[in-house]
This record gives sequence, C-alpha cells and structure tokens, in this order.
Amino acid sequence: MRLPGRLSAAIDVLTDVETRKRPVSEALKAWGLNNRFAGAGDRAAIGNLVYDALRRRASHAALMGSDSPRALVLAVAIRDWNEDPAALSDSFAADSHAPEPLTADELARVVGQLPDDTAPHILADVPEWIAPSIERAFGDNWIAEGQDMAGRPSLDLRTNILKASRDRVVKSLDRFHPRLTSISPVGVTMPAGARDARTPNVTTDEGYLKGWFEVQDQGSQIVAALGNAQPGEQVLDLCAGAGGKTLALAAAMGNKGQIFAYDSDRNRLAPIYDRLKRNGARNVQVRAPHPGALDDLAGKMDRVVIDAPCTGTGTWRRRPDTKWKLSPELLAQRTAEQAAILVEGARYLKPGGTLVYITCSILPEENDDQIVAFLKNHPDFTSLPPAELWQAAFGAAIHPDVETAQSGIALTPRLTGTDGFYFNALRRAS
Ligand SMILES: C[S@@+](CC[C@H](N)C(=O)[O-])C[C@H]1O[C@@H](n2cnc3c(N)ncnc32)[C@H](O)[C@@H]1O
Repeated sequence: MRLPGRLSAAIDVLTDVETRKRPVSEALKAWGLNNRFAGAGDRAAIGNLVYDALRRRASHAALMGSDSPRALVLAVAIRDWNEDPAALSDSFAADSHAPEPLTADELARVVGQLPDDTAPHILADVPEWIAPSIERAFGDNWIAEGQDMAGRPSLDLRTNILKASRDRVVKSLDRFHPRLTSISPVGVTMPAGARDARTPNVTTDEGYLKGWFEVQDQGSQIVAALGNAQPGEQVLDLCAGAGGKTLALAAAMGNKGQIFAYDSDRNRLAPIYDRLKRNGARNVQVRAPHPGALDDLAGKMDRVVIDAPCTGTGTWRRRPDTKWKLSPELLAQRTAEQAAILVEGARYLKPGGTLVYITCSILPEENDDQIVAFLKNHPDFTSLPPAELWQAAFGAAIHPDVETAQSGIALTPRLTGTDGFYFNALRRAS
C-alpha cells in the first residue's frame, strides 16, 4: 500500500474506534483481518498513524478546527510525518484508495500554527478536566510534561540476570541495534522510530524464548529495583498481575527467600505461571485469589509490594486512547481502591518491614495524596529518603526533579525517558 491508502485505512480504523467505542488494538486487528492483502509493514504504518492521531488529539483537532478522524489523520501526516501538504493532496487525486483531496480550508489550516491564546490543556494534549492535577504535579513544567507524554515510547527490555548477562541480550538482538538503558543497570532499549517504523518483534527471538529477557519499560525496572528486595527476604507482591514486577524481584533476590505473588483477579494472574517457568524464577509461590488466601502471612513479611491498580496515566504514550477515556469517576474509583489496598498491605508487614507503593500514574491524587492519607492513620510508618534509595539501587545521585513533596519518586518521559511511574517506600517502626 502507498501512503494515501494507509491514510485512508487509518481514517477507517479511527472511525471504527469512535463509532463502536472499541479499543484501538481491537479495531486495528479487525482491520487487518478484513484486509488480508495488507502486509506487516502496512499494518504497522496504519497503527502508527492511528496512535499518533490519538497522542496529539487535542492539538491536532484545534489546528484543524475538527476532531473528525480525517482531520486528525491529515494533521498527523503533515505535522508529525512531515509530508508536504500540496504534494500529498496531489497524490490523493492520483490514487483510487486515497481519501478525498484536501479542501482549501484544510490546506490553509494544516500549515498554520496554534494561536497564541490556545488553551494550556490543548498545548499539553491532555483532557481539560485533568489539567489542574497535572499542573499540581509538575508546576511550571506541566505543559512540557504533557507534550512529552504525547510522544512515541521506546521498546525496553529487562535482562533476566538469573539466566543471562546484559551483554548476551544485546548480542542476541544485534539486528535491532539495541542500546543500554540510561538508569536501569539491567535494561536494553530500542528507541522509537519515526513515521512508519516498525517496533521490533522481540518475543520470537530465541533469547526471549529461553528466558534471557522480558519486555518491560525502564520505568518499571527502576521502581522494581528501588523496591530493594534482598536475597532471603519474605516478600508479598500483593498486586502481581501477570508478574512483571514479580519476575524483576525474583531476579534481584537471586532466587533466594520467598515471594508470594497474589492478585485479586484470576485472569490477570494466569500468565504468571508460564512466565515464572521461562524465567527460571524458583522462589515464587503464586497464591490464587480465594477467601483467606493470605491470612497466614499477616504480620510476617519483610516487604510488601503494592503495584496498585491505577488510571495508567503514566502509560499514555503506549495507550493514548485511555487518555481521552479517563473520567473523574474512574479516577475516584481507583483512588478508593488504592487507599484500601495500602491499609490491606500494611497488615502483612512485620515490625520494621517496608511497604512499597507503586503506580504507573502521574496524578498526585494517586501518588503523594495517598501517602499523606495513609500516614495520617498509620503514624508508625515513615517514608524512606529517595536519595538514599536511588544511591543504593543505582550507585548514583538522584535527579533532583524526580523527588516529590512526600518523599516519593516520580518518573516521567520528560525527566527519565520512561513511562510515568510513582514510587514510595514506607518503613514500619520496629
Ligand atoms: C498495575 S496492575 C499490576 C501489574 C503487575 N504488578 C506487573 O508488574 O505486571 C494492578 C493489579 O492490581 C490488581 N488488583 C486490584 N485490586 C486488587 C486488590 N484489592 N488486591 C489485589 N490485587 C488487586 C489488578 O487485578 C491488577 O492486576
């Protein structure tokens, strides 16, 4: 397919997403099944167009004076993919699979600039109602933070040090030109390409099948490392999901001690069994959810890790559709769950133990605010100093801007080149 046909397909996919309220991944898959002539390169390009349209939906729509799928996709082609507007329009006329040529109004708008009085949430490409929260989190830098959250993410891998060295992983993926991550000592990264670049399919690599590495954003690797789980400890991973953090903790502990991996959702937990086997993680006991599943652990854990259910605002680069679906109701639901899980997690700690709280959110309501509320009712807990945790994990001084008011650590695409994550470690008095 040539670019005009790909643009047309992206408009169809976005229309499908909007009219049928479908997740983007589902709409892209359906398009591929209905258009089997399209190759992997076409599907990747169409996916990039759709995701780019959603990443900068607000500013594309403001510039074009419309948020229709056509307006958004044309804006991506010209603003993000640097196509020449007149040449693009001419190429439409010569291609039977192309969208209609650009109108005079579209041509004039797409080469213009956003006016000086453009609302800040449009410049930041975030929903208007959530802008005050993002401003509270980042102060004067909040628009720049929003803009970086509208970029493309890198593909990051975590070396499974139980089975391989980072050098070995780099060598096995040589053909994708991997680089070392900037902070995580076990990470490997492949920067996002431009335009129609395809994301490397690393999960068919023999190194992946042998358990040498896992796909894991560097931010997720960093918070797992800050958790500071030590060989021989008793650790409860209370929201283990498919086990991304569990596997990182097992490797950090050198398979020594015991991790109890639990999740209240059986379906989310299901993939963990295969992943543990592939990774050679032998110190993990999976506890399936049933009443009283964790009762025997009360008061006994050295460390309880809460990778809390959250709005996922830190992952907007990867799932930009969720940015526009976020609602005050969903945020309220997540914050209520987080408050309850923090109290629940504290129950399993022994005196002197550490409660590790993690979210993949950038919103203070889910981060520092939760810590303030928890500490108010749990005066026997104190936050551990971020600079010391960072030094212990990475042997380097912490970037000053990642420290939050409540001794938390907030990672972002702009500050650390990672997804957005929040971390806070709370020590219980002995
Ligand atoms: C952010 S995800 C965990 C991701 C996972 N730790 C990883 O690294 O791949 C949050 C998880 O919390 C689980 N969850 C939600 N409420 C819970 C609760 N009350 N107790 C335990 N798990 C819960 C969800 O099912 C979800 O799998």
